[in-house]
Amino acid sequence: MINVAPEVKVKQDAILDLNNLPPEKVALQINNLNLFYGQKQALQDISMSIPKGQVTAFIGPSGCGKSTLLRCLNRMNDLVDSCKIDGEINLNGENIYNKQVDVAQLRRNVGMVFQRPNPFPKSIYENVVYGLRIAGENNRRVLDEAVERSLKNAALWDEVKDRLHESALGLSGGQQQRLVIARAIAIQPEVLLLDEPTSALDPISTLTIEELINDLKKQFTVVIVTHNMQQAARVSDQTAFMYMGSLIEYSDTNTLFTTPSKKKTEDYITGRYG
Ligand SMILES: Nc1ncnc2c1ncn2[C@@H]1O[C@H](COP(=O)(O)OP(=O)(O)OP(=O)(O)O)[C@@H](O)[C@H]1O
Repeated sequence: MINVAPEVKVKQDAILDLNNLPPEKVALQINNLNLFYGQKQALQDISMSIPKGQVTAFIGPSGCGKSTLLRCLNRMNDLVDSCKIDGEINLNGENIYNKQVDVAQLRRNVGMVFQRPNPFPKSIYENVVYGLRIAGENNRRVLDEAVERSLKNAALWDEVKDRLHESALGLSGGQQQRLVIARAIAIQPEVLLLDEPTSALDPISTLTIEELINDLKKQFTVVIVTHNMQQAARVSDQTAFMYMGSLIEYSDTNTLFTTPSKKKTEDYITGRYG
């Protein structure tokens, strides 16, 4: 057994065979994905299945391609001019890179939360219903229900229920990040992408978000990028270790942190580099 940092508390959930997931258990299937920024190749032939209703973490040293891979999952890299992609990512049996895919609809279905909380300068209520209003929903009762449900799911309701019409900018950083999560889940996505969601937060807010992630997987598939190995070990069911644009090892979190099969993974999790 590898001697990982003592505070790493690995999870013991049921282990999936990630190489042979039945199609109904796959949320996203990545096949032979290569990505270039100009001449520079940032992702090299990545293939992996991301299971439904679970938390999958991407870890690895700075610059290894974690955020790039995450952003491929809802085509955020389309916004980068120099970016070229080949390979495929299937969601519900359709390659999200097909020409006919409606990218706005894809991003509603595969929501994203960034490192720094980014609430809009609007009320708490209007932040949560933002996506619903864009989709044309204006029925007060429907919106009220969505606000309560989403804020409860984001573990924020009790703290804000008496100030829903006050500015979201008056919330603390940790509350703002939970509000942004509520905004993302209000439109009922299938997948939630979290790009270092706690790196700008204090330890207590971080813990609250980690507990929330554990609840969110009951309703959504969650994919998280984190710099923090302890966090990956605490929140994820499976972990992908990346190095210089390649997927080195991908397995259930317990195995990856206790008996990794690759030397590079072992070196990383024991702190020899990164
Ligand atoms: N918009 C961009 N244009 C050009 N190169 C980019 C762009 N975004 C990322 N890169 C490069 O692609 C590589 C992977 O970057 P990425 O941000 O995905 O890594 P990361 O593992 O998430 O790193 P970190 O942990 O530091 O956030 C890096 O070499 C980075 O410099």
